[in-house]
Amino acid sequence: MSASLLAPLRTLPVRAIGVAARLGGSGGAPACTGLRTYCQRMSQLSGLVFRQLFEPVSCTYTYLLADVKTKEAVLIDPVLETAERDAQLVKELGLKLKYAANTHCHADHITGTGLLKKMLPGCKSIISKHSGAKADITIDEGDTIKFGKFYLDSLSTPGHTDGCLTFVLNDKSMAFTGDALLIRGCGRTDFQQGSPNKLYQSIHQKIFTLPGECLVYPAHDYTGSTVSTVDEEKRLNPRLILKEKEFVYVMNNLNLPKPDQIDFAVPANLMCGVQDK
Ligand SMILES: N[C@@H](CCC(=O)N[C@@H](CSS)C(=O)NCC(=O)O)C(=O)O
Ligand SMILES: [Fe+2]
Repeated sequence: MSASLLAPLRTLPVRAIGVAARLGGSGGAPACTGLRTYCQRMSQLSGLVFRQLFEPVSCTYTYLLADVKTKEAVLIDPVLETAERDAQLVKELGLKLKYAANTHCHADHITGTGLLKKMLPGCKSIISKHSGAKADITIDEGDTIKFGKFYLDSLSTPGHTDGCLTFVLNDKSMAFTGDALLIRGCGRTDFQQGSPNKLYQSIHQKIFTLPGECLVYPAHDYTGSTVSTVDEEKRLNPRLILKEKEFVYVMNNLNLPKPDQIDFAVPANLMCGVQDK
């Protein structure tokens, strides 16, 4: 690492590099705050049901989207421990869960897709074909997930893992970025085929070329943020405002402890989670 490359990093706010260490947790309980911020705005698409749900141990966001009229619904990134809550909400709202989709093969928690399929027959699991994981449907860039009059477009955004997908709502008002782009952060790149160069390109070429007002909904947040926008992250994300070389240096020097559940979560997620809790 040359001194000239380090110099600009030293002038960045503490968050630029320090957030990384904080997000990693201590190897014990994740460094997850109970505080959450709100956003006044949401997609203006009429007839769209939208819920952001939270699982506090892995600090995972699960998203429920549905068509009010047809009742067809999709869950993005459900977690095993909260699958019953999600199934109950689907039932309470009178929805039919068509798909349970994962943005990638998660390393920090077991997906809820297996259990949801059992609890809500008819529900099909979805994951990227580049994830190496089993699911009812494996998809790739350009494939769409349809629910009623809406659909999610799949963008391939590798770098955190090879099989990372970002799901973009049909009017481009919302993007579900998984662990590729987090709010003021991004997914780590030190395991599961991680590559900082790939991640940088994925974010700059695929996510940052979406409309500036597009709402960014990540798979995790450890600090209390709930939503951002493409414009906001382009301006304020301390890692993504760096040049690619600086980004690579930061990502290669995060020295994060491995996620507590990685040794059993990854094998389980490669099999679409588990059917029993
Ligand atoms: N301490 C947590 C794991 C935290 C962590 O590693 N998060 C991942 C997303 S889950 S694969 C990540 O990419 N974080 C980005 C960062 O900069 O920290 C646990 O034990 O579960
Ligand atoms: Fe991940």
